Amino acid sequence: MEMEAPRSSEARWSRVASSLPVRNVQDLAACSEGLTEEKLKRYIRLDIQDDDDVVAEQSGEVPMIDLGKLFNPDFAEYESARLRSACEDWGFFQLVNHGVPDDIIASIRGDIEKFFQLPLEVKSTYAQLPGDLQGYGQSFVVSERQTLDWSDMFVIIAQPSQARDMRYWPVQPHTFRKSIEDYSSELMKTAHSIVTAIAKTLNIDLELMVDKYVCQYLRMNYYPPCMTMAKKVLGFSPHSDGSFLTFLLEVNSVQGLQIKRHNAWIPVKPNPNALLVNVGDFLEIMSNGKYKSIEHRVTINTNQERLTLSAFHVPSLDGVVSPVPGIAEERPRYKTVGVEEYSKLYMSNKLDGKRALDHAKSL
Ligand SMILES: O=C(O)CCC(=O)C(=O)O
Ligand SMILES: [Fe+2]
Repeated sequence: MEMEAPRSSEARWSRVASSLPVRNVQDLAACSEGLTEEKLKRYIRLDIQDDDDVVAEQSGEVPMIDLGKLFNPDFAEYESARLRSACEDWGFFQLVNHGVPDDIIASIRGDIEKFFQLPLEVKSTYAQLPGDLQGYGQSFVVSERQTLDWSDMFVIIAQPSQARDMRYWPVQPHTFRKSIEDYSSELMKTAHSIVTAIAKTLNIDLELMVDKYVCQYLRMNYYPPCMTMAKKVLGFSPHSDGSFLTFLLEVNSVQGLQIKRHNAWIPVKPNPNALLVNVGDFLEIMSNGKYKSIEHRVTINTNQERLTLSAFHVPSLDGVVSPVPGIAEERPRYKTVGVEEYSKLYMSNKLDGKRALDHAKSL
């Protein structure tokens, strides 16, 4: 059998998603002549003129799950019940005791901060994903609405290791490739543990899930402050993730993420010791709607930049995802979806909010 060419993954992704050219927002925000209304115009959201629908009181209430306890016979039953309720009721949880060593987290944090401080010309040289996929300062996953987002992103295909091409990884700062590689492979282990625990909470065979999180895309996100109109722009439009599971590292612990709950937005308080994990669309489909892929968005501060690293764990593009019989209801609420087809839909310019998931609903 022929071996897959190392770059096939990138090549294939460029068929799934093409990027729209966008202005680098960090550069725009740093503009020495100041931010005129004219320059900000395309980012201003008329739909968020007030924050009546934000419920700050609940910001500390996102469930916290201890990975160690899930595998400790003395606590496993209790902690599993909490995990199940977090996935059903919140779709998000703060994972502590997650096993990624502190020094590896510290290195990747430091390197991401240094990377975004590089001059634009230098960062642009790393915008080299093949085909239409561009990295830094060009949106990678671009629906039309994302071109309005007050943020920049840089994407790296990190796993599986045969699919990645490190030539596309930044080498500045010089420790960056190693930090990415270390973080990525440690996170695979964490993902494996949490998926094992999730399979148990759903009472399904782990085998059904082993191929659902094998690919990992890392996306560094940079949200510049916006002194004049922080409340009228969004760093990331409302969306649910087209992943199986997402792990978010809040690189500098500056608040910004809000999650939708009971029709209100709840700001999430960063926990420097945790990884924020959320259920993605594929896990919602697989669990037949029992576990929820929740909408979220990112708001902007007046004087602090926010840096994050999202790790999307997804099945390989040639796979399919189906609801597992017996979960939640007898009747399947979702159809079987092809991963490539779903990803194309998710990244198409016509989507808004959760509609990709709506397309997977059965009649
Ligand atoms: O940067 C954040 O806080 C969230 C990013 C996010 O939602 C995503 O990358 O899908
Ligand atoms: Fe997201």
